[in-house]
Amino acid sequence: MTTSTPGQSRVLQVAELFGPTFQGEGPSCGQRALFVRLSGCNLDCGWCDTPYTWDWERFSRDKQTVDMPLAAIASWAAGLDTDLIVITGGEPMIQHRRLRELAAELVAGGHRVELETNGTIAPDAALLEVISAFNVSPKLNGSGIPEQRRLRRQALAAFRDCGKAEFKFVITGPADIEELVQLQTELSLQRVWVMPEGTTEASVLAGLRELAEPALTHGWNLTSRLHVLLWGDERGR
Ligand SMILES: Nc1nc2[nH]cc(C(=O)O)c2c(=O)[nH]1
Ligand code: SF4
Ligand SMILES: [Mg+2]
Repeated sequence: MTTSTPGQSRVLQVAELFGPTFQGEGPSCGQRALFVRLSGCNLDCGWCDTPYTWDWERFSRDKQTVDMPLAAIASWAAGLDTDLIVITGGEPMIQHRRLRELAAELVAGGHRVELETNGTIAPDAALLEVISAFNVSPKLNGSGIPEQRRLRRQALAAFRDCGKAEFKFVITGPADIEELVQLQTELSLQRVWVMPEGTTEASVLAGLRELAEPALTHGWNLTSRLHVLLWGDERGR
């Protein structure tokens, strides 16, 4: 039993809703999708391309964040005739309980839900049940974050063992590649994707060309950033 009023207190902090567009990254790259971008993050990566979801020194929290009832998100999605919904951020897992309620409501509406996460917070059983795929993107040293904040071994192991996760690493240079080789061995990670950092067509293409051979050598998949190739740094794409 819950004492909360359905539809009133079930509110998420949302940065933006957008789509239809294409999932631009990872295993579902190219699939038509809607995006729910939640606000707030527990990290502060140097190359973050969505600082307006968490950096309240550079952006106004009041202007960038809306408290949105999950019923309103679900009815927005229901009107758009798109199978796949991607929940991203920021870090969506910091709103874990409401996130699970939102995902359940979207699934009840006939959608498939993918979650983009930095892998620092482990999913509970109810979330594992309802999410169809986790795109887990642990941060490497190139993010500028100390290792003890960005790599949570227990959470990463929980994702690894759930059977629904693929791991997507943003690579900024050779040191990130070296770190990933070691991390993959240490944690026995399967289904690894590497992706260039960058918010311009030129930087994404250059990064892809640099990553192609190392990816083939180490047995990794390579993903583009399709939305950046199509639309650059445009927001809501
Ligand atoms: N089209 C598109 N695909 C994406 N895949 C992951 C995204 C993200 O910001 O997490 C993203 C995004 O921002 N846009
Ligand atoms: S974890 Fe993601 S949203 Fe958070 S700071 Fe890093 S890149 Fe940005
Ligand atoms: Mg993005």
